[in-house]
Amino acid sequence: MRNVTLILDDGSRFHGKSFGYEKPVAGEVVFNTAMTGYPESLTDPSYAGQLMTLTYPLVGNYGVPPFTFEANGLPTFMESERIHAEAIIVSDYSEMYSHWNAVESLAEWLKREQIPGITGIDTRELTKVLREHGVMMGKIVFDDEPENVPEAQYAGVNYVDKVSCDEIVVYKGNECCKLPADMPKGEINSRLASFNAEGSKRVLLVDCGVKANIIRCLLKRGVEVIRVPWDYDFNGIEFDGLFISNGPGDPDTCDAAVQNIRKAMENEKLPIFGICMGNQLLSKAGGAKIYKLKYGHRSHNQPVRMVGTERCFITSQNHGYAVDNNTLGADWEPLFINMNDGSNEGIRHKRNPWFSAQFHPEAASGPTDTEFLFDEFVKLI
Ligand SMILES: NC(=O)CC[C@H](N)C(=O)O
Repeated sequence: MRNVTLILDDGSRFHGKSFGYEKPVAGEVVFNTAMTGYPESLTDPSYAGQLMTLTYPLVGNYGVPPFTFEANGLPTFMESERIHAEAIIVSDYSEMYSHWNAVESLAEWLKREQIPGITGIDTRELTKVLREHGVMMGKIVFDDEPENVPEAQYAGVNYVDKVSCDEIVVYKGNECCKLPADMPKGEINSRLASFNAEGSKRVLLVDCGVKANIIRCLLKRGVEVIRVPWDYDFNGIEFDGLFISNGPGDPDTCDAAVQNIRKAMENEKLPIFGICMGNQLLSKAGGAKIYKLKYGHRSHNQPVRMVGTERCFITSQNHGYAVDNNTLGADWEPLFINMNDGSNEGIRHKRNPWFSAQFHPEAASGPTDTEFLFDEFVKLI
């Protein structure tokens, strides 16, 4: 195992060993305090551009599930087709693994996908540094190649554009069909009508880097899902509900999506639901502002209170930006508030069927306590 050093932007250094693909890498260093879920987190497109630190010390001991796909093209166990995090940083990589569904080790998977993994890092100390200083950029450098220092930028980069789909994908149960994004809208509507002869309700999903379990959660509720690229102008396509997905990076780089959402809002009866980046883009479409948290929420145990009630839900989260509650327009109100730091965890419109969550009701991984939000959305359609 080659020696590596993680160098943070404030000069802090952490020494460890490489267990994944051997390549120096740079990115935003974030921490996740969940105890499980590395296959789902690594394949969550929202981690693009980030070096993922896990505070739970033992990682790798349940191996990696197979990369199989369902007939509709969705991965069976993963959240997308590949790893999106730039690297994984752990305290104690477990070379032995055991799980009924494991087919390879984490090290084998990382090497196959050319993603660095480093172990022997005091990830709790690293997390304390990030919490004191705030989130930082960092580099993983191989000690025997000190001149080979990677560069990267996170702020202002449109990561959504790198991970969104580039054609239209229509899912219905276990079937799927693909249409080119430049097909005339009239032709798309007639193709959609023949694909959906029984007339199930249709959700148009703006793909900012959608996690597969969001699509599974919608399909499980009997709706058809029309997945379109993040900046696709979907106005003119026939659908019954609008969904805005999670996604990586800075929401302020996604103005094309905000414009399209605003146009869709001209129909006050159209149900709209957003998750994570979707909460941020819906808020922006409603006129609110976004800011960057000192350090993000990434774990399985983020407590959120539903505004107007004493109900608290334990949620799965992965975000670094947040909606500024003070900038919500008069027609909007916070729907959930984070019990740890008081930040916004969702919004709703006071009259129209428009709402969103900053956390992940689809979990994958994490608690499923808030999956009912999908039921609420489908009921509105
Ligand atoms: N998971 C997400 O959709 C994250 C949204 C956004 N990229 C953030 O970090 O806040």
